[in-house]
Amino acid sequence: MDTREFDVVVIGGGSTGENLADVVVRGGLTAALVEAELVGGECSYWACMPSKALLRGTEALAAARAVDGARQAVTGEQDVAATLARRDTFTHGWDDASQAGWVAGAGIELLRGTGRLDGERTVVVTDTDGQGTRLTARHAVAVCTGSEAAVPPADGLREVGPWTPREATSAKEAPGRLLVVGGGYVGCEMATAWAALGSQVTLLQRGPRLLPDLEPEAGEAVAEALRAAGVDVRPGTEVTAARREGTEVVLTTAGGELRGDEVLVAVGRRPRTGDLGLDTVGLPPGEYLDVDDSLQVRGLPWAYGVGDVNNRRQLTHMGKYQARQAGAAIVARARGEQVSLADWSPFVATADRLATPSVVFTAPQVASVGLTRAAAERAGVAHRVVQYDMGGVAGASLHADGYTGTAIALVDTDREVLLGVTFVGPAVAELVHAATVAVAGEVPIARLWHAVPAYPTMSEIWLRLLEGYRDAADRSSSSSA
Ligand SMILES: Cc1cc2nc3c(=O)[nH]c(=O)nc-3n(C[C@H](O)[C@H](O)[C@H](O)COP(=O)(O)OP(=O)(O)OC[C@H]3O[C@@H](n4cnc5c(N)ncnc54)[C@H](O)[C@@H]3O)c2cc1C
Ligand SMILES: NC(=O)c1ccc[n+]([C@@H]2O[C@H](COP(=O)([O-])OP(=O)(O)OC[C@H]3O[C@@H](n4cnc5c(N)ncnc54)[C@H](O)[C@@H]3O)[C@@H](O)[C@H]2O)c1
Repeated sequence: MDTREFDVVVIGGGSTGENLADVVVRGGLTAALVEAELVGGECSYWACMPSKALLRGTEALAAARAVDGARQAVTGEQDVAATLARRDTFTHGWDDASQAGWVAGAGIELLRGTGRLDGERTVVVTDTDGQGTRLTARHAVAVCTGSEAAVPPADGLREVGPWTPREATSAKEAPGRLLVVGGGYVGCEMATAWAALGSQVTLLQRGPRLLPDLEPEAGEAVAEALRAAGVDVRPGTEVTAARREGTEVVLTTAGGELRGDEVLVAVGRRPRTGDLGLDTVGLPPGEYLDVDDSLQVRGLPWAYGVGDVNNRRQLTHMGKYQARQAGAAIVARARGEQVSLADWSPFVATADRLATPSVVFTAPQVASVGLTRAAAERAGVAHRVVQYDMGGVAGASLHADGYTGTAIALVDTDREVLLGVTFVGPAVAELVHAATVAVAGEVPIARLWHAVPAYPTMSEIWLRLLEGYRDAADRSSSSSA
């Protein structure tokens, strides 16, 4: 078996692994990137990019139809074949040549094959011909192997060959009837996309509401919009069994049987660590990696677990952020420098806990950062909630006739800084970064009054939220006087 040595060996060339390798090479170290499938990982080929490409045409049409004068120009229907063809351009026809080219240009050595740990700082890569290469890492092994779809243990569900998010984002045509199990990010986005592209969609959610990890207003607005789009939304529904009858899929639930042409399972993820040789370094296979804030695996100072595989936040931008922070820690430690684990140091992923943004690209969109009311309650932080109807903002009323939406801000009443902000409404995705700057920067409310939003933009929502907070504070001080 060939043997080779690098400063850093990265297992998994998804968005996280690519970025981590880039950071350490920029820091003067050598890096090998081991990838078993496509360089770029889920995000590029079966997740963020194709799913957003599927949704974008529908969103553009809805935006035009929401403006009198423009609406009259939209006389046709969405072209499904063209939408799918545009999606395929974003996945480059599931060909990773351009990303592999970027890796080479960045000075990273790409090894195609499956990587497995084989004791401390050692990775064995097996290529598709069964040829093995033994890699030794002088400084660190970064495990960036991501996650895959979890399938709930309903009797027969695995055997019916359900769609996972991979099939839902790469399908070549809209199924006639699509059953979606799971009303989280994937379930809500894919129900929105395929309903618009012609499928009759039924969405089954185990709990009482959609998007349960976000503010309740988000799940309520998305459920209402999905129903208006013809989706049969069924909260409080769990699948107990599944079977195929010819080409039909039949799901059994407490409320009776449901029939469809395809079933998408979107109930969350599980780590890709089952066949990674974790047992050779004393870790249990098949579990998420337990890491500290510098993404170092607890108990293994040479190993890092970065991106989906650590389950801190399963979002592309947070995996890339973790890659930057862990990469900086690896470079500093290789130089013998001190690595501070204090919150917001250059080597830790504090934003995972306090300032994670996300956008659910449903119609309406849900854009949020930081804590929700429920999370702030759980954390025991003293806070005040301010809520405002986005339709009352001049920029929003110009954006769409009859704009409806809501903004919710949580202010830490001891420190007078924002803890979290949620926007629900059309085209709110681009509002969230201002909120992210305010939350991550712990910008005092008094200073936010100086961040003047341009008129007439939707960002004027910030003034309304500040006024709401001021008025509530005034009321509370006059009632306690
Ligand atoms: C349908 C869908 C839509 C999404 N949309 C968004 C979105 O809009 N925005 C967002 O921020 N997030 C989104 N996400 C989440 C996002 O896709 C993930 O958070 C992100 O892909 C994680 O990146 P990663 O590099 O950690 O893992 P992955 O992308 O899973 O990459 C891991 C890589 O490791 C490789 N690998 C695994 N094991 C081995 C091994 N033993 N040897 C060699 N290679 C190996 C895999 O082949 C893969 O290429 C979405 C997810 C889904 C399912
Ligand atoms: N726009 C984005 O940023 C985006 C889009 C898609 C996915 N993602 C990421 O990928 C992750 C995975 O997405 P996901 O939707 O698979 O997971 P999720 O955790 O977001 O949602 C899964 C949902 O399935 C429900 N559920 C669980 N078991 C069930 C069962 N047996 N029957 C019915 N419902 C069940 C849960 O209550 C939950 O609401 C997300 O958490 C997110 O981090 C992000």
